[in-house]
Amino acid sequence: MINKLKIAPSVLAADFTRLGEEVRAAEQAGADWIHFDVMDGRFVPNISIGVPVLQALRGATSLPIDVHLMIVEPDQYIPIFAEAGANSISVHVEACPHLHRTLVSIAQAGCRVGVAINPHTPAIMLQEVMPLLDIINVMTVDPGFGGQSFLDGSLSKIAQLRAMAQAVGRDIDIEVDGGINTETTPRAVEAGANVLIAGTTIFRHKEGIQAGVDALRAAASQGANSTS
Ligand SMILES: O=C(CO)[C@@H](O)[C@H](O)COP(=O)(O)O
Ligand SMILES: [Fe+2]
Repeated sequence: MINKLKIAPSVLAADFTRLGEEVRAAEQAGADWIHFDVMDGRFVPNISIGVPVLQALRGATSLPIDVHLMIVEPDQYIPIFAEAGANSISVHVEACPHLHRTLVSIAQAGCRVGVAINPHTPAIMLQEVMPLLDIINVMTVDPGFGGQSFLDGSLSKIAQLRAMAQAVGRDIDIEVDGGINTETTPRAVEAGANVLIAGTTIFRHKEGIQAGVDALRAAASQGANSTS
């Protein structure tokens, strides 16, 4: 694997009454990024957290914060999330009629450029923007909720996207998002993913956050061994 394996706990599953503590515990446990899910009740049938929470979190961690915008018409909010402390921003290909323009504006706002792709959307939809991308978020559940089951059909798409990235000579971080646990991780890594986004498996692990991060890292090395 060219890209370093990264673990990105999704704060959607954290205890919001103790968000700062939870994120600091994830950082101490060796997490690489913090994943921040923004839902608008329109693109997805749920409403989550937004700019003021991101600003608060920015003060609680020095880890990169990876913002996943599950919102319609994201363009107007890109500079606002960048200013609030996002290090990377992913918009949904399904929400962006002018995807190229939107991705350029993420780079202009000083963030790493990401695009998220729903389970039903084919990989080919990203072909023309591949040279602009730093991150692809492959949704491995239908977006909108934590705690769902991994969709196995995503595995072939991860492999396709890894091959498309290599074909344009880019070391794109390929994230998997939804239903990531010790059983799905080796298969996702084997298919070509290198960023494991996990909410439930980390923040709701019965032995605590450290145990959740350790379990995912151990599971990832099984997938990495089978690719080498
Ligand atoms: O974007 C999303 C859901 O739409 C994710 O980032 C979830 O937060 C992942 O949660 P788990 O499936 O790991 O509980
Ligand atoms: Fe997400």
